[in-house]
Amino acid sequence: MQKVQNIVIGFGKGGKTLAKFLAQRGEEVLVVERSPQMYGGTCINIACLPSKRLITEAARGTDFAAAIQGKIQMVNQLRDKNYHMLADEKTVTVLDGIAHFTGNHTIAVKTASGLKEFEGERIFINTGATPNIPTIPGLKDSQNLLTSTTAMELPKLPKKLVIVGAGYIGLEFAAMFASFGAHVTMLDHHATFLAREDDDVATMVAENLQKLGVEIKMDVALKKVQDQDQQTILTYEENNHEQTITADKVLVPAGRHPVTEKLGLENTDIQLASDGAIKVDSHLHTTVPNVWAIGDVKGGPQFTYISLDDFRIIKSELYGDGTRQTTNRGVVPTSVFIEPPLSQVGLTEKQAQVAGKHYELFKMPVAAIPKAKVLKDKRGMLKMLVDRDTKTIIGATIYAPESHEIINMVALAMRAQLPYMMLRDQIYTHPTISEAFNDLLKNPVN
Ligand SMILES: Cc1cc2nc3c(=O)[nH]c(=O)nc-3n(C[C@H](O)[C@H](O)[C@H](O)COP(=O)(O)OP(=O)(O)OC[C@H]3O[C@@H](n4cnc5c(N)ncnc54)[C@H](O)[C@@H]3O)c2cc1C
Ligand SMILES: NC(=O)c1ccc[n+]([C@@H]2O[C@H](COP(=O)([O-])OP(=O)(O)OC[C@H]3O[C@@H](n4cnc5c(N)ncnc54)[C@H](O)[C@@H]3O)[C@@H](O)[C@H]2O)c1
Repeated sequence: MQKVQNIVIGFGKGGKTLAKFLAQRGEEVLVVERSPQMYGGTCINIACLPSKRLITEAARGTDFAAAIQGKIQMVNQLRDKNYHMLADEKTVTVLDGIAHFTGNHTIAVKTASGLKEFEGERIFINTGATPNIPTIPGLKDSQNLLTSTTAMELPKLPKKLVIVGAGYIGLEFAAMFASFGAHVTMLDHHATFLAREDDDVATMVAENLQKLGVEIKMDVALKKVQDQDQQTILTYEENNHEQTITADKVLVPAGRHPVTEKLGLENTDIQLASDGAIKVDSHLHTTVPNVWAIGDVKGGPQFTYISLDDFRIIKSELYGDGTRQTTNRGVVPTSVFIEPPLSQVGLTEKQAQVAGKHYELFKMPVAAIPKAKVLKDKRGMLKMLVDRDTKTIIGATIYAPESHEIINMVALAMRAQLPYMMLRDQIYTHPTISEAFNDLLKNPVN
């Protein structure tokens, strides 16, 4: 059995960044990745970057098949760059194979040339997450079932697409496929559309999706799925009535669960949390010393930038003062990449009310921003909540063009605990969406 200083299982965002960091300090690192098609991990190959590329192409009116070809080229380049970023380091070995634990600090890797065994001084688990497919009769075996991965590999645009799940992927793919010209219906078992958001925002997002041709059916229970000829019939219950809908393809973005199956955890003292994720403390330690878990596999918010932040926490422990933890990440902004993008940080108005916060609410429509006229896109609104006593920002929802950029400025202001007047009185370039803060923050509406 070969002894290695560091083993990273899975070529994910946090793991690859950590591998590079350790290698640049002369440490030996073995990175095990189960598929050469996944060098660089989920984000660059099958998630964030390809989906945002297709969303951009759809908005530009590019033909679907051409957009898919362009996406494939982009991903190939990114994957190659990611592979070399690690493989070209003197002290890094990228090994193709499926890793599983044989003991607390030992792994076996199934490779094309047989089983290879390693003992790691430190082991980092970065195996990501995989789609949930609800156990609905006929769904798993449908010839027309798509995951977000296979939806981005289709040779031609489906005419009728049904999407089961109106969460992040559901929304982004609904808008994208509708913009490419598909007829899209979203089915979700949750009673409320965008339940986390304020009602005014959720209503506006729903209206804009509907204008794009997306049908949204909430509070429905999918009962069965049957293939008929080339198509698929979905039977669901809505208001106690059984309904059917026919689809050419059925995309199922119903959440993603951590990849822990077949990892051999039963051979270790690594415990799982109740949600099936690897149990970690605030330093990302598993229940076995010198074994950490990074990214989606450890549960919590599933974002590439969280996996990257996990790297910072481990770096802080190994080469810093050890103060970084999951508990001091600070505010974590989010963006749903629809048109216009929906971005959020801190509390919504609804959450602030539940928490009993004393806040001032600032609100304005995108239509009042000069840049909106330039962009010929007046859809959306901006909301910001400020603590009445401290005058610091406690939350913002920006449903506006370029919100995925300016939300980061709000997050920074929150992190630095700046008084909101700094954003209000800042000199902004013109015409921009960010200059809307000059007007937004003049007068509270409550
Ligand atoms: C369609 C889609 C769009 C998304 N869009 C965004 C977005 O816009 N912004 C955002 O921040 N997040 C987005 N996400 C979420 C984001 O992709 C994930 O949170 C992130 O990629 C998780 O990274 P990770 O570090 O946990 O590991 P991953 O990048 O998932 O890497 C895990 C790796 O481990 C490998 N692996 C698994 N098991 C083994 C094993 N036993 N042996 C060896 N290798 C193994 C896998 O092949 C994989 O390469 C999106 C997700 C999806 C599905
Ligand atoms: N822009 C981004 O940052 C981005 C984009 C895409 C994905 N992601 C990440 O990927 C994760 C996974 O995305 P997702 O969209 O699969 O999950 P999600 O949790 O965002 O949404 C899942 C949706 O499926 C619904 N659902 C679950 N089971 C169902 C059933 N049986 N019938 C009908 N509806 C059902 C849920 O009510 C929910 O609305 C997200 O949580 C997010 O962290 C991020």
